[in-house]
Amino acid sequence: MSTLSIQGLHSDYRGEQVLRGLNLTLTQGEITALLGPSGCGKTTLLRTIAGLQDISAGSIAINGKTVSADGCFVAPEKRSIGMIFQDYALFPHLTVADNILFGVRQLDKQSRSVRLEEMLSLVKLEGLGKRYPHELSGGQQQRVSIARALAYEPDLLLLDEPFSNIDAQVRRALMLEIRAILKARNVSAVFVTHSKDEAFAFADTLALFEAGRIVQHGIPETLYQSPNTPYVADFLGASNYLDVRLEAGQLISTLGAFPLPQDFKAASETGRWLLRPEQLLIEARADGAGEILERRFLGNGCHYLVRLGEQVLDIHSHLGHLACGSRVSLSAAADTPVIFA
Ligand SMILES: Nc1ncnc2c1ncn2[C@@H]1O[C@H](COP(=O)(O)OP(=O)(O)OP(=O)(O)O)[C@@H](O)[C@H]1O
Repeated sequence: MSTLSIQGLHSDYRGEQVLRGLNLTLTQGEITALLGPSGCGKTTLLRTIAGLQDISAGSIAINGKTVSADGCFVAPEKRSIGMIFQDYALFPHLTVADNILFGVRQLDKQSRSVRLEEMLSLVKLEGLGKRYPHELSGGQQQRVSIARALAYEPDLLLLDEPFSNIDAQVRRALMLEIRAILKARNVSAVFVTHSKDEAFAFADTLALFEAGRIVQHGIPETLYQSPNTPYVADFLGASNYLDVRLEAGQLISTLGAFPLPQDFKAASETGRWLLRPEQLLIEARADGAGEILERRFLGNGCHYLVRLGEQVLDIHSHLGHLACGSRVSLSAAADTPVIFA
């Protein structure tokens, strides 16, 4: 059974449509990252899942139980959802222990004490239960908010840019630590972020927003290597597009002619071939058709801007010695080409 199933979801602010027929399904234990430009509706989607924002059409089900639909609305506190926000949203006047136990006040004293120790140990804050939020670092405060959300044993966790206020130096380690906690407990999560690097590090799958809908949802490799549209391709990284002709089972481009895979289905006779910077291979050659315009050292290789005919291509290469102005030849593999009409 899926943990979260959203069908044809519409939501608006006073008639202004934000979500327009959105579909999204999460399997048990899946962590998905919602990605999309600012203002596209990521937070609005989290709020509709949590029951904090009305929907105008469609449905939301959590663990097979409909929580929002025409004529059906389950209150936020009955949805078995935990939420973690960018600003931690801890109660400043409560200790760490009281913050963590806030959602489980109905448990008896003994069970609460066991739950508290379990949560403090899970987020590595043993011995800090008596402190107040202002006596903790940002990373520690975010751990408390994770512990508070998990203490309640939710079926689904919603995280709204939880790492954006954390110092860059500890962000990655905290992110991996929290991911490990969610994985160990097999909690499903929807994670909003602006950063595709955070999404790659934290999530199992990515869900990319465009105009109030999810246009592609899948593992990061699929979205990066086989995007459905140039919009998805460009959102996930630098893209080069070469004009190509598709004729008699061949892909014909400025890089040469390549046999198309047997099962390749061409939508038209011409198209634009997507090539990521690392898919283009360069080689120093005095008679090469390309010219190096710019070189930037990246540590694990170099980034080059290369002029090829009328185009300027982004290329990532392990070759570090190619100087500006030198001639290069270019090649690429065309085993599974992505070609847009
Ligand atoms: N309370 C509100 N009243 C009216 N419009 C709103 C309200 N909250 C958000 N909006 C609008 O709804 C749209 C979606 O906002 P939302 O916060 O969901 O986007 P987002 O993708 O999370 O953005 P960001 O990445 O900048 O956080 C935006 O155009 C925003 O201006």
